[in-house]
Amino acid sequence: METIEFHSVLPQVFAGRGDIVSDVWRKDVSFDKGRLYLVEAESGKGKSTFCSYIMGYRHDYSGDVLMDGKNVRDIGIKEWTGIRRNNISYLFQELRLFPELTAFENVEIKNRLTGFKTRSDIERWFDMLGIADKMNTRVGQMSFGQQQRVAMMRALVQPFDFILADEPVSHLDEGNSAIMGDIMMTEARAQGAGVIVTSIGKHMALDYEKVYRL
Ligand SMILES: Nc1ncnc2c1ncn2[C@@H]1O[C@H](COP(=O)(O)OP(=O)(O)OP(=O)(O)O)[C@@H](O)[C@H]1O
Repeated sequence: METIEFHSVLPQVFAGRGDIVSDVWRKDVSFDKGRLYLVEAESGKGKSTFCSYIMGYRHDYSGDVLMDGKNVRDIGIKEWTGIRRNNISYLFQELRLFPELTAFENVEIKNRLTGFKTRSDIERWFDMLGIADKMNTRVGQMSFGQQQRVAMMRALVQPFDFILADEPVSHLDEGNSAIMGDIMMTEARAQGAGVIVTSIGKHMALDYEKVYRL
């Protein structure tokens, strides 16, 4: 997948509101593979809504979202499964980890779908992210910031043309945020992927090529 385009998209919840000032809503915006984007938004401006439109979870909008020119409304469930497995990786704001599984199991359960990474690749990430001692700890017993690091690893154990990270470092200190950014960018560059990071304020200090305000 090379491009994701938004054409005059407006969430139904914002319809009829004349006061929307946004770089994305009601505009024509294109996200290209290989490039790095930041989408900034105050709370309630539709950051999670924007992500769910890209991932095909919601279609409650006017206008069009296109993937390589194809309207996402015409993409069927089976095709979406393939897209989410091979083309777009999504790091959920609320993480969606399995609390009863260990940190390693949470990563490995997804890695097993594609066998994308080796055990030692994953162990190296745990080490770099400073949570090697938590590999065998149940995620339900980890802090939210520690869980964010696990969720990032889980987002990286698949092939992708784009990675969409919804507020990935909201609970991380600068040091860990920088390490997470490095790991994400290394993986994205290796795959030639596009990166879309959303933020409510605090964000990874990366060389964003384009910053949009929702
Ligand atoms: N599933 C949904 N269906 C319809 N409208 C929704 C849905 N989820 C959120 N909304 C509405 O869309 C608007 C934007 O919400 P959204 O969750 O996308 O904002 P956000 O920018 O991600 O906020 P936050 O940073 O506080 O999580 C809100 O008015 C909200 O009520």
